[in-house]
Parts: sequence; C-alpha cells; structure tokens
Amino acid sequence: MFSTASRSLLCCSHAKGPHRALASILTKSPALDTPSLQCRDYHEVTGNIICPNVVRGIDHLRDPRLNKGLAFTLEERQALGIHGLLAAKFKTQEEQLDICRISIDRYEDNLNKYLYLVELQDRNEKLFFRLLSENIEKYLPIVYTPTVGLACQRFGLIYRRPRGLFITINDKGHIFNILKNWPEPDVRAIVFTDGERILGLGDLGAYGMGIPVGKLSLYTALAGIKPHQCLPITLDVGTDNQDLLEDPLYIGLRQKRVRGKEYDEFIDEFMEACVQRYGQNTLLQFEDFALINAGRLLKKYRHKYCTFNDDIQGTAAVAVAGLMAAVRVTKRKLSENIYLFLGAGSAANGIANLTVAAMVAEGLSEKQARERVYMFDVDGLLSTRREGGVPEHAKSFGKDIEPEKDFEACVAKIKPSCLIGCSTVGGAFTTNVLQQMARNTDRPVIFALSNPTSKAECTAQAAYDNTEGRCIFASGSPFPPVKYNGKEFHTGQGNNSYIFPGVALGVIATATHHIPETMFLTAARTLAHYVSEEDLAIGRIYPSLAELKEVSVAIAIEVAKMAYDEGLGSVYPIPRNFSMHIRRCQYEFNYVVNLPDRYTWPESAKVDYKRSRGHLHPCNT
Ligand SMILES: NC(=O)C1=CN([C@@H]2O[C@H](COP(=O)(O)OP(=O)(O)OC[C@H]3O[C@@H](n4cnc5c(N)ncnc54)[C@H](OP(=O)(O)O)[C@@H]3O)[C@@H](O)[C@H]2O)C=CC1
Ligand SMILES: CC(=O)C(=O)O
Ligand SMILES: [Mg+2]
Repeated sequence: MFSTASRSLLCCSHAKGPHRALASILTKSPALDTPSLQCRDYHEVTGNIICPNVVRGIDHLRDPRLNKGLAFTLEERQALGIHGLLAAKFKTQEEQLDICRISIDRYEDNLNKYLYLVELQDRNEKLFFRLLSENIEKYLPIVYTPTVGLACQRFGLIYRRPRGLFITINDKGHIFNILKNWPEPDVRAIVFTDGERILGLGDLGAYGMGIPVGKLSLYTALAGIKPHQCLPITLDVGTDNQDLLEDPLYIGLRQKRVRGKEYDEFIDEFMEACVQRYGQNTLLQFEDFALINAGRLLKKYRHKYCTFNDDIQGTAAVAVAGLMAAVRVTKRKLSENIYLFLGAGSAANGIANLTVAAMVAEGLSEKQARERVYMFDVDGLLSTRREGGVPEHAKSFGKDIEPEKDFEACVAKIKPSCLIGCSTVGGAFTTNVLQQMARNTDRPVIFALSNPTSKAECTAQAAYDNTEGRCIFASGSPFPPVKYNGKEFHTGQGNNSYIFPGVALGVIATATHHIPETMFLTAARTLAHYVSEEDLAIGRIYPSLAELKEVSVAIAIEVAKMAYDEGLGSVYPIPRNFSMHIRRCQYEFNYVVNLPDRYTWPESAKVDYKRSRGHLHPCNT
C-alpha cells in the first residue's frame, strides 16, 4: 500500500531531526526554516506525510496516494521524472472515472466488482474515493453490505495486499510497537473488530478484516474524512469457527478464541496503546463484536475513551430516525406504538434503548416507555417466567407475562405496530407474521435489519405483498424497487452507514473526548429531518443514498455543536462557523497539482506546457 519512500521520508520542510537532514540531503537543498506555501498546501490537501520534493519519480506511480495515472500533466511528468513512464495521452479525472465505470460494468459478478474496486484503491486512492462518493447508490452495495459479506467469507482467497493492521493475541505486551509499524502518524479514527459477529454471518475470525476496511471507506467517501486519518484493525484472538480452523486458506491464528481475563487484558492494552500512539481523542469504533463482549466493553470504555459501538449505537440512531420519519405516515407518535424485536442482542438493545429515550422525550416515563417494548430471542419471548429467565443484557425489557416460543403466535398476541428484525435469521418474518402485522394495524412498520441480504428477516417485496402494500418497510441491505398494485416503491436502507460517518466527522473535527448517548439521538433527529415528502411518497423513510454525503455533513455539524454545548469538544478557539469548520476538515477528492516547490520550469518548455493544458497538447487532439 505504501512505497518505501512514503513510509520513511518526510518532506524537508516538515521533517524533524535526522529526517530533516536526510530529506534535505536527498533534495540537494538547504533545510528550510518554514514550510513553503506549496508544501503546506500539499500536506493540507493531500494529508500526505511525504511531499513531491523527496519521493522518487516512480513512487508517484506506485504510491496510491500520489498516483494520478494518465492525469499527470506534462509539467508534472517532467518535473517528477516520470515522463516516458506513462503513455502519451493526458486524461482528466472525469475521463478516468468513465473508464472505471465501464470496467466495473463489464463484470457480472459482484465479487469481481469488489476486487476491481480494491485494486483501484491500491492503485489510485483519489480516483477510488471520487468514484465511490459520486456513485454511492451503485457502489455502496459492493464495498459494503451485501458484497463485503461475501468478500469476508472468501477473504483467504482474495487477500492480496495489506490494508490495515492485524494484531494477534500473541502480540500482547507489544501492541504499542505494532501500532508504530503503521506508516501514518496522524490517525484520528480506528475501526476495529475481533471478527466474532461479522454481519449476520457469525464468527469469521481474521476474515472479518473486510468490515473495518469497508466502514472506513465510507468514512472517506461519505463524510470526507481523510483516508490517512483512518486505520482499520483486526484483533485476532483466534476463531471458534471450525470450518475456518480447517480451511487451508485461512489467514488468521489457527486456534480457538482466547476468552476471559486474557482477552480483557488484551483489549485493555489495545485501547491504551491506541491513545498512547495517536492521542487521547482518537476515535475508537467497535465493530461486529459478539453479544458477549459488545455491550460490556462499551460500558467499560465509553466514559474513558472517545469510543462508540456502531452495532449498538449507530444502528440505534438509524432505526430511531426511521421510526421518527414513519410517524409522518402512520400519524402515531413513537409513544403510541408497540414494538416487538426479533433478536435481543446488541442491535436490538441499542435500538430499544434509544427508542425508549425518544419516547421519554415525548413525555412518557421510562417505565411506561419500556412497557411498550417486547423482545423475542432464540429461547422465545423475553418473559420473566420463562425457564432460565431473561438474559442479563436485556433485563430491562423482560415482561411478567406467559412465556411464548412461537414467534407467529407472539405477533398475534402482542399485536405490535412496529416489528424490528435484528436476529440474523433470513426469512424469519414469514407470510403469516407479515399478514398478522397487517391485521394488527393500518400502517405496520416492518424493519428487516439483519445483514447481508440473505439474513434479512424478509424481502421488501414480501413485506408489501403480505400487508396489502400498507407497510412501511426498511432493510439493512438494499432491495430492488417493489412493484405493488401498479405502483413502484423504493424502500429505504436502515443501515448505520447513515450515521457513523457523520458522527465520526463531527467528533474528529472537534476532537471530542467522549461520545454521549444523546449524540446518537441528535444524529437520529438530523437524519429524520432529511426525509422529504417525495421520499415518503415512494415508500422510503430515509433520504436517498445519493444524499448520504449531505446528510453526513449535516449530522457532523449537529454533533459538533453539541460537543461544545456539552463541554466535550477540545479544538480551540471554538469554531465560529461549524459548517465552514467541518468542510475545511474534509478530504479533497479532486487531484491536486503535484510539483516539487523548488522546481523551475525551463523557459524553453513553457510553450509546450501551455499547450499541454486543456486539450491543446497534440496528444489530446
Ligand atoms: N442494519 C444495520 O445497520 C445493522 C444490522 N445489524 C444486523 O443485525 C443482526 C444482529 O446483530 P447483533 O444484534 O449485533 O447480533 P447479536 O448476536 O448481538 O444478536 C442476535 C440476536 O438474535 C437472536 N437470535 C438468533 N437466532 C434467533 C432465532 N432463531 N430466533 C430468535 N432470535 C434469534 C440472538 O439470540 P441469542 O442471543 O439467544 O442467541 C440474539 O439475541 C446482524 O445480522 C447484523 O448484520 C447489526 C448492526 C447494524
Ligand atoms: C451494518 C452493520 O454494522 C452490521 O450489519 O453489522
Ligand atoms: Mg456492524
């Protein structure tokens, strides 16, 4: 991913100590006291620790952060010493984007499209992120759910080049040193998993790396967080997935998961090492941890670190935003609904708790709000009377009612108006369940949030077909448009990707030191406000995916304001204009001019250079 030059060298004007001297020798120029304007701009815009003064010509083609392919101008090609290493043609970034789109369309198989995009990211980072950010509806299902799930399952086969860090349990005691091997010094956000609950696919061990990589792609593509500020990490403590332990292609530790004290000490050391290496405000996002760890680790660290659990809190915010938008259709306040969750794990508890907070904000007491929420897990309805009682993690949603193990019967008995699936059980919302929802209420809300598509509790089409087209539907993975009664509906994607990029941008831009639960309610309200009447008219309780970038910035601005209202932000002076401040922190998706600052263009070549601009150069005519 990084060239040798980019790994080891700083620009002469930014290097310190021996690096500065070395950089200065390499550029054959005296060390400068102040960075030149161009260098400073270059660092600001690209976020690179390297600058064109010190890298070798070929590195501009090999380093994905510098490479522009045929978009290097004649001036750049000559100045950087890459003239002749490229074909004569000059291309604009727009022309390159067209080629990317054509190339991807040539693949029928989504995994091949995924591989093309991985390769593009490894080759030309700006092109990759611009392509993704300008074609979200088309490529989100490739770099993210559902295709990323398949990529994780085949990770041993498709693994080519390192992206992110693998830290294993054997590294315990040395985690800080491993972090030092990461070549970027300015990391602001780390997304990490231990691979035990990858989407709804279960324990994929080290194959889970596709998830933090995919999530961080969205940090940049959707929220414009600079790629060099993002670090994906897999914590490899083994796997209990027997198939993987026997898979000759498996690339992780071939041992059962380490649990208990040793695991906890490992996570403790990891959290400490991250802030030691990158600073106290480093955002640490837990992703796809199993139920036994997710909630308790969040509780343990939420007030000590700048951290959140995306599956609990990000998911909660997106689901509550959907419920808020649905109020405009159902005309039922949040506090007038009865909620039934299939699944009582991380996502279900996160959503349920935030829904309770939203109902309390509408005027219910917490007790009254909790009474409206029911959960059903692998052992049936969460009844205090059932054998084994209610699991600790969902205690507050247990009810003193008759136990029930039949989900269909439960839907008939409890008569929920909102049915929310976070169970990892594909097809669990059967025809009978859906038809019962249509009998329960005029406009039933049905969320099939489990990912990837194969794990969704029902399809969008099934939800419409079995509720006479009266349901309000959302799913974690995308579904194609639904046709019902001669009308076409475009249902929304209730996925935490509407939330985490914006929250992360707001948190990073203000160097917030920890993230309170109320920030997710704020994010939910901001998202719900973005839903237009046009969205609702076509069956969507979320803005279109094409608006995700705008939504992320809006969430970031609200998060930033809240950070200062609550005394959590630590960027001073306090930005006067949050919108401007947020936008200033964002990545530049367009190419920037890439010339050494002491390069003097020979007089004789100036005419050629002028001709090479625009389309005047002979090669472009
Ligand atoms: N749309 C989105 O943005 C998001 C979607 N998700 C998806 O939600 C799903 C669940 O994630 P998460 O909550 O973190 O996972 P957890 O493992 O924490 O929870 C899963 C829950 O489902 C229950 N369950 C499993 N099988 C059944 C069954 N046959 N009948 C009833 N309940 C069952 C489990 O019960 P028990 O514990 O008793 O086994 C557990 O309560 C995943 O598919 C994930 O991809 C997650 C986060 C975000
Ligand atoms: C979307 C997500 O975070 C999940 O399915 O786990
Ligand atoms: Mg997740």
